[in-house]
Amino acid sequence: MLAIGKLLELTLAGREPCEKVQLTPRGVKLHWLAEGALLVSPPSGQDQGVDLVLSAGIHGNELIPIHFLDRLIRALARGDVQPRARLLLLFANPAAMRRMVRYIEHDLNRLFLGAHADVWGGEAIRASELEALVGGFFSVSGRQRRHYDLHSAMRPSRLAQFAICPWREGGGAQPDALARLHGLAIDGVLLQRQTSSTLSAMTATLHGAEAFTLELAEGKGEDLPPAVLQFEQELIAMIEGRELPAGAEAQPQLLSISREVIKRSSRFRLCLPADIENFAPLPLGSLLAEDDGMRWVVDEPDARILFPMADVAEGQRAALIVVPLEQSDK
Ligand SMILES: O=C(O)CCC(=O)N[C@@H](CCC(=O)O)C(=O)O
Ligand SMILES: [Zn+2]
Repeated sequence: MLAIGKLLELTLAGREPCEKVQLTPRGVKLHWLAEGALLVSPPSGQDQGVDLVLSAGIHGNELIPIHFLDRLIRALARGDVQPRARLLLLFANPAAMRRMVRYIEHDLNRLFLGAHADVWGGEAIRASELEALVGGFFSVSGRQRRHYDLHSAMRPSRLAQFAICPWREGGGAQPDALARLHGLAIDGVLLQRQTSSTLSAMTATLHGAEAFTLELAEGKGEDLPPAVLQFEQELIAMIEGRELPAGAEAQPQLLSISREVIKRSSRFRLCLPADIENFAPLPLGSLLAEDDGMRWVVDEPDARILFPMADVAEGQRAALIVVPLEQSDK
């Protein structure tokens, strides 16, 4: 295997490869661009016109996506995967990955679209570096731009794998993008209703990419869970240009965010069982959270909980209340 194929090892060790550009025996070019950043180019004549960014490790404690991207990079370097798309592969937050923590100073996935200018530290610098890497990659016109930012949720989920579609001016997810997600074994898509400063919001907004945050199924240890293995198989088919054209009728379940619960003080408390699953139903009229005299009571019929996390910084999201969407509400 080519040395660049060990990108995860190099990144965790803070090392550069001896040769920054390497070619596989079948002519695929692997180009190390910066810490944790690899550009993969198919041989001329085999490129089908798709530019795909895959990022993992923006949260250093989400190990499934990091392991997933490592497997893909090794397979590309061995020549087991023969791409027909250009790829930008990113281990997004090496410092947090080394310590296996969500972030060091600031949640990197809140620092894009200019937000990094308001804070100091390693993650602010990395956000600006990632913006530049992605900007360079997506600078070629006339190509299809896609981005999947890979995460794994901190708790079990009633929808094994789901996507978050960032809000952007002029419309949400297109039917063919949703059908593609369905083909990738994604069970549900949460449509954002307002702007955010995540990595996928940045690639969607600045570069018009078909961009989603993907929450892969959680698992234990090194073994990838079956749903992630299915995602891997389908994603490799996309990378190799073997993807089946998906019918627009094949769509994941759509949901939308009804309310964001923002932690305001150290007295914030979530009134939920610690082991509650993502998308578990919230009884109408029940108390969801309280904080310094403020109370969040569930008043949405058919509400579900997503990403409950009391241990976040003040001012940050501590939970989402989401509701299923009728296809006609899109
Ligand atoms: O499991 C959790 O509580 C957090 C999972 C996670 O990191 N989710 C992403 C979602 C990003 C988005 O809204 O597109 C995040 O919080 O950054
Ligand atoms: Zn995450």
